[in-house]
Amino acid sequence: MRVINNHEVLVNDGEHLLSEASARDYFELLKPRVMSLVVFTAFAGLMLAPGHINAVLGLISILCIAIGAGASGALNMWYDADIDAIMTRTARRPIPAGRITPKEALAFGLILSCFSVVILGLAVNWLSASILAFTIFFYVVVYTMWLKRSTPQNIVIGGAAGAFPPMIGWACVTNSVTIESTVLFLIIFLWTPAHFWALALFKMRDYEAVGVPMLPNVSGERATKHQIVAYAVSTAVCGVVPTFLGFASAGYGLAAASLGAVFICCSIAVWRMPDGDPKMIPAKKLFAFSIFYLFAIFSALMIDRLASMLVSHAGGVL
Ligand code: HEM
Ligand SMILES: CC(C)=CCC/C(C)=C/CC/C(C)=C/COP(=O)(O)OP(=O)(O)O
Repeated sequence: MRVINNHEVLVNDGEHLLSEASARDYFELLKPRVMSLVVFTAFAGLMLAPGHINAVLGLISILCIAIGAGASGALNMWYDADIDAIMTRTARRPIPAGRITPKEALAFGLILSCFSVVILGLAVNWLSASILAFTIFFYVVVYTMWLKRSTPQNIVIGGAAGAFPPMIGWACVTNSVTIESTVLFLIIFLWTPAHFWALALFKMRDYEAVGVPMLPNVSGERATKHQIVAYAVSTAVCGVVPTFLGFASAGYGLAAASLGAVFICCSIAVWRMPDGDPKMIPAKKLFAFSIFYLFAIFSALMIDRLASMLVSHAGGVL
């Protein structure tokens, strides 16, 4: 037996490695920080859906979506282990750092994927389970294994994977896909390019090193900045649509318009940033604000729904 990297033990035949990864290492495979906001949007979809879901089933729904999201993250890290080892931002992840073997990550991701889809289907409904399965497939196969390494529009198309969670949450309650849950999908779908391309601008050297065709690397900073502004404007417009469709109040519309205005201002600051700027502060600010924006929009939708329920309840009592 040999111990290498203080984590892996070569069994006597030397054929395969048994890593001694910790629970924390496996938890890190699930991309918990990213997926926390993903799951939050799924929770919002579940809360905003008309109708009622048993609290226990609601909890099971969110747990299954969280497990499915984490599983997709583990499978993404399994496939991207080669480029993650080279990019400074990802080199310390469990697989490139040698704490978990690729095979273990693959098995972990597949088992959790199957578990989350089957339990959601048995406990809640097969429509939401099917959308969950499709989302995992879309992120892992369509985005990670195909688009990410082949086209600068990778994250625009791949962004659909990140936009499905609120639609899954909505389907858990209503067993349907509606115009309203599609609007929630569209808000995230349109939001993704500004969110990621802000990061891609200041991580260009990383993506250059691994040959991943992100838009800044393929079409340059100026073209990317144009598209960031365009998608930020689209997101801001889409953010107020719930008010016009009648499933959010004018108060929400005002909040969404204000958030959208800041989002657009942040994107214009990136557009005004000189190409080749060494620090790229506006891009880092846009990336950070993009996360706050999405959290704030879905929080405002839930607060608005709660307020309208309280008002109608109070009206009923008086
Ligand atoms: C294809 C779509 C997306 C791409 C390409 C993308 C890309 C990224 C990347 C590269 C990071 C940095 C992660 C790290 O360094 O570990 C990141 C961070 C983050 N993303 Fe996205 N993202 C996408 C969609 C989403 C979605 C849909 C959400 C939530 C609904 C989201 C929420 C976050 C959050 C919260 C962080 C910060 C994580 C941290 O602080 O470490 N992303 N994103
Ligand atoms: C329910 C369910 C399955 C949800 C999935 C939601 C989803 C697809 C979120 C996208 C998360 C993300 C950071 C993508 C970037 O991958 P990347 O490979 O470009 O990022 P990396 O370089 O940091 O690994």
